Amino acid sequence: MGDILHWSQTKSEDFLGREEMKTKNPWHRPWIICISVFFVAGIIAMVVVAVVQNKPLHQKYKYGIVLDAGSSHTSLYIYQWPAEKENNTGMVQQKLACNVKGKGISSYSPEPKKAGESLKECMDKARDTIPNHRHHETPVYLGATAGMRLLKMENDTASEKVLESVEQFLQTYPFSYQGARIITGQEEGAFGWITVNYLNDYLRKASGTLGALDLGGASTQITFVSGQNLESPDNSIDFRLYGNDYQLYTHSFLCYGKDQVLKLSLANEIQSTNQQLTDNITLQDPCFHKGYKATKTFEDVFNSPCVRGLRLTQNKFVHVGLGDGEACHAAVRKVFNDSRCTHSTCSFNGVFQPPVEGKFGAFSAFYFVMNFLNLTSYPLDVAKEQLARYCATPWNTIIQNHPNVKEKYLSEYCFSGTYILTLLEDGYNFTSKNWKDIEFIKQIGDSDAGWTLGYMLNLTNMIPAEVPDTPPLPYGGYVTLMVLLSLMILVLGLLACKVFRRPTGSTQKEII
Ligand SMILES: Nc1nc2c(ncn2[C@@H]2O[C@H](COP(=O)(O)OP(=O)(O)OP(=O)(O)O)[C@@H](O)[C@H]2O)c(=O)[nH]1
Ligand SMILES: [Ca+2]
Repeated sequence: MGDILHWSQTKSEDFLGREEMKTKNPWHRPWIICISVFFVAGIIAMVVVAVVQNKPLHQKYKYGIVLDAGSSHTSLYIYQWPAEKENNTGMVQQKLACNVKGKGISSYSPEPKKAGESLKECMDKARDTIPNHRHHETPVYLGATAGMRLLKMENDTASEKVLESVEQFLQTYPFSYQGARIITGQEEGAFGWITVNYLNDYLRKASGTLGALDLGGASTQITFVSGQNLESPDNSIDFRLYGNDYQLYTHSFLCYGKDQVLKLSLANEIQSTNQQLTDNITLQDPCFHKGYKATKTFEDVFNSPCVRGLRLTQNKFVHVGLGDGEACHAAVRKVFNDSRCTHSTCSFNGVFQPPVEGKFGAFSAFYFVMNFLNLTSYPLDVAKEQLARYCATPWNTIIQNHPNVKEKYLSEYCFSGTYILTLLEDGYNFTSKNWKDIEFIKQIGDSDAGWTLGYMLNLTNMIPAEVPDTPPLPYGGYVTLMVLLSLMILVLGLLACKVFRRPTGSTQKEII
């Protein structure tokens, strides 16, 4: 037994001796080399993964152009989105907004050729903004709204000529022209709703949506998801977006944009005056400031299919302001007809409308006017008091306080503010309780609230009915997994080296 112990002891001493000798120079130990190789390989693998994944991609964008040919003016919008993420929600953003100088295209009906030419400056800007190699694939859409609806009502041929002029002009550009048409009020309401919910990413989250309130110069739209039975098919639109079904209530009131309602209101006052409607009658208007005085023609008021009755032409009248908020509200109230409602509930003029539900985004002139009057954050009753005070301010004080505001807009804010409060409360039946659910918005992120984005998303099929397939792992998860895998391989490699390492020279002979 002594010999065996002695032998193994000698061997082990011998082994240890050599082993100790080796520790002085580790590179003689294969298992350390093995570990080092794995360690370096693991680090390189992780660095390569990190670099490859994080290498700044030269983002490739696609573009779309939509022209909003409104009654008062035309705006051009350029939208952009990452080329490889067309179907992801929330990826399309506004890159440029260009307000076309001059009035809306319907105002060119006497000289239709000028309608197309009026778009030149903004279209040139679009051509300079979008990279040349993208021009051929960039769709261009023009949608005309209430101003052209009214022109078509009055003179179909004239409206066709204006659209032809616009169409010919737009086709002189290197983009992918997709058409110019008059969109319906329903479309205008529904696409405005899509825009505000897309930009807020509510369509994908399906966690409740935002109603849309749009006030233009010639029409106004209300659109929201209603849980009620929608009694009139004309006011109901069904959408399936990102795997969710929406039943929308929508209505567009033609002639209830703020410019046309002003004509309606003035026509009512002119027709109710007991003065002979000859030249230079004086019209006392509570919706205009005390001290305001302007000579206008009846043509300015009666040159619209929205205004029935008198079709007086060049006769003049003197428009004088009284600055009386209460009387202004009473005057504006007259443009709403509450007499007949054949449905369970109506807004006004016999139009079906379920009770408003949820939160709303109010944009376009709702925003322009309420923001100017600084009424966007007050409860309803305080807003009314503030507005009455503003209307009672003398005209020369108003001008002194706002030297840089266009006089056309400045003179009408008392009327427009009164119309907005009356439309929302008496028309749509908002109350002081749910007033806080209305948010007056111009943009969401960097994109304007309005129908144009929703219109383009719909026509380019960028809002799929079903949720698009997404990679099994979000980007962060992917990188984490790669790092963990690399670490695991590293650890396994280290263990492998340790476990299978073979000591040199010291072959343990079988001890017999
Ligand atoms: N105060 C103010 N008013 C504006 C501004 N831009 C437009 N408006 C006025 O607000 C009203 C509505 O403007 P828009 O929403 O562009 O109306 P529109 O699209 O021309 O009209 P619709 O065809 O009925 O939609 C019009 O009376 C415009 O004159 C602005 O920047 N400030
Ligand atoms: Ca508009």
